[in-house]
Amino acid sequence: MRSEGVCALELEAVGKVYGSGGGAVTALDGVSVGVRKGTFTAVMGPSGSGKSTFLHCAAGLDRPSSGRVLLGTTDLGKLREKALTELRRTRIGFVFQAYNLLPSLNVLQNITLPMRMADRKPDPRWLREVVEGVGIAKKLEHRPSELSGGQQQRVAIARALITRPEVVLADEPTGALDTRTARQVLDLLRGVVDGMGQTVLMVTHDPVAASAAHSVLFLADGKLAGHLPQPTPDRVAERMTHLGEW
Ligand SMILES: Nc1ncnc2c1ncn2[C@@H]1O[C@H](COP(=O)(O)OP(=O)(O)OP(=O)(O)O)[C@@H](O)[C@H]1O
Repeated sequence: MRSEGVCALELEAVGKVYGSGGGAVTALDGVSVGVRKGTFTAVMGPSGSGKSTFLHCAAGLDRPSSGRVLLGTTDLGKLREKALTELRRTRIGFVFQAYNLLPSLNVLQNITLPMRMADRKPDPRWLREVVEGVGIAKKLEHRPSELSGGQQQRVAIARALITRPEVVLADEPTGALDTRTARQVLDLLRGVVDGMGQTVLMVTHDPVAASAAHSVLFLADGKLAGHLPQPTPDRVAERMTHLGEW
């Protein structure tokens, strides 16, 4: 799928083959996707359909075997490891299922860590907007262990936003949360897009989570198998049923 408007991220005919010879596995097979700026996109598909590989290629964590990944106008395939690491640190935000906060740092230190690693100082106004936007302003001195799962994920989202990344990549961000807390985190991610103008790409197994996005991309056997705008949980679940086991 190619979208109109300016893309934050583009995958052009991306293929990924793991291994070689008889044991080779084609994880992605010619996937082309344009993620427009200011949109919230969910990626779904049966187990083994290539979702993680898709996210890893989009993030520059894995190099495609064929095709190109563009962040803005930067072709990730042209970058050496060091430049790719720098790009991930400064131009992409990451949110994981397991939060991945550093237990010895307080909330404020965790949020600002990507800036310190890039040897940059956070803009105080953006920092305030981010901590207030995710609703964690009163917890800045706390350690992650003193927070609930939902609060820890809010901190992780703030950390992902602090560098004003061009895209936030989220891998099952609500996978470890109860239904109600998951809803709040999804509403927050949607707000980050609709209210703050950020771009979010989220891999999920959950039709309810996917329905928080503006649109859903479906993968099956490493190929793009559909696109659903204005998703509802029922319509997402129905599409998934047609894609087989999940
Ligand atoms: N490092 C690797 N080496 C070999 N094969 C791999 C590797 N990573 C993934 N694969 C294979 O590539 C295919 C796609 O895997 P991927 O993890 O991207 O799927 P997924 O949709 O994220 O699955 P799940 O929902 O179960 O996490 C699978 O067949 C998997 O076994």
